[in-house]
Amino acid sequence: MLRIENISKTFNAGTINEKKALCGLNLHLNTGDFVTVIGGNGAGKSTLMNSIAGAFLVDSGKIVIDGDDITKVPEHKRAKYIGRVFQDPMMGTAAGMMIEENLAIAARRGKAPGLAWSSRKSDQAWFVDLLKELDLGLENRLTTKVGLLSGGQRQAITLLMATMNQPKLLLLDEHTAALDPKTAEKVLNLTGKIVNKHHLTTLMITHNMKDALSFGNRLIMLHNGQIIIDVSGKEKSSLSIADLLKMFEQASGNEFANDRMLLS
Ligand SMILES: Nc1ncnc2c1ncn2[C@@H]1O[C@H](COP(=O)(O)OP(=O)(O)OP(=O)(O)O)[C@@H](O)[C@H]1O
Repeated sequence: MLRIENISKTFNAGTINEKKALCGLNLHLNTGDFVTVIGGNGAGKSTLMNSIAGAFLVDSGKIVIDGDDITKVPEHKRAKYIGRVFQDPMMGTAAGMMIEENLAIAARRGKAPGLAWSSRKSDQAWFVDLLKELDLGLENRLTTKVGLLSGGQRQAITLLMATMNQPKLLLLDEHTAALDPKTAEKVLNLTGKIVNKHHLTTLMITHNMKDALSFGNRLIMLHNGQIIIDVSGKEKSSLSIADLLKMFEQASGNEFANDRMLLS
């Protein structure tokens, strides 16, 4: 489904600030893979997602989604393949617009221009069904401005917007990290529910090792711009956080030194 072959990305090449963020990284995902992505600060996790989403072009290597080589395709054209949710709940939605307006825009993403959203009353029933599944009481608030919602409610709406057209690939970039623990858990459980329902191929960055182990069928760990751990299926489900730390130390030759992950 997703084939990433030997991609490299260096920021500020040739300057004193040169940083090799991705170094010949390879990753192949099968359709329906739900992969959690962990790694210390600066390991290259967000750069990997930005490379896939097309925020910038990689220096070398190839990115293929469902047989289409998207390595040089601009970001806005990759949107038809990719749904993305960022850490900041303010980023994925338009605060000044109503819930239904936000959903209507997402519904038309990547499609040819058609009728104005206001004339598509039939979509409203679909939106109500989608909102009901969130179980946050938002199905009766279609005309509420998104800016009035809590961070968790907003992130849940962003998740709906990113998944309602069932993208070929869902990218979640620490999408619950800015929420309080209880809300984060709720949004994470919703994520699992939506991903499983639609069998979405998903990459989810998290700093929480427990979540990385309990969600998804596969886990990768990045270090210095490369994947150093890649476990799936039974091997993944039988791992503990201590096992993961030991694997990291063996694979990298380093002690694990990332307070944020260890505390999670
Ligand atoms: N736009 C950029 N310009 C310059 N350097 C960058 C840029 N984006 C990332 N980097 C550098 O590339 C390296 C990898 O960064 P990246 O954000 O991918 O790490 P990460 O694994 O997501 O880390 P974190 O968990 O801290 O978010 C870091 O050293 C970072 O400073």
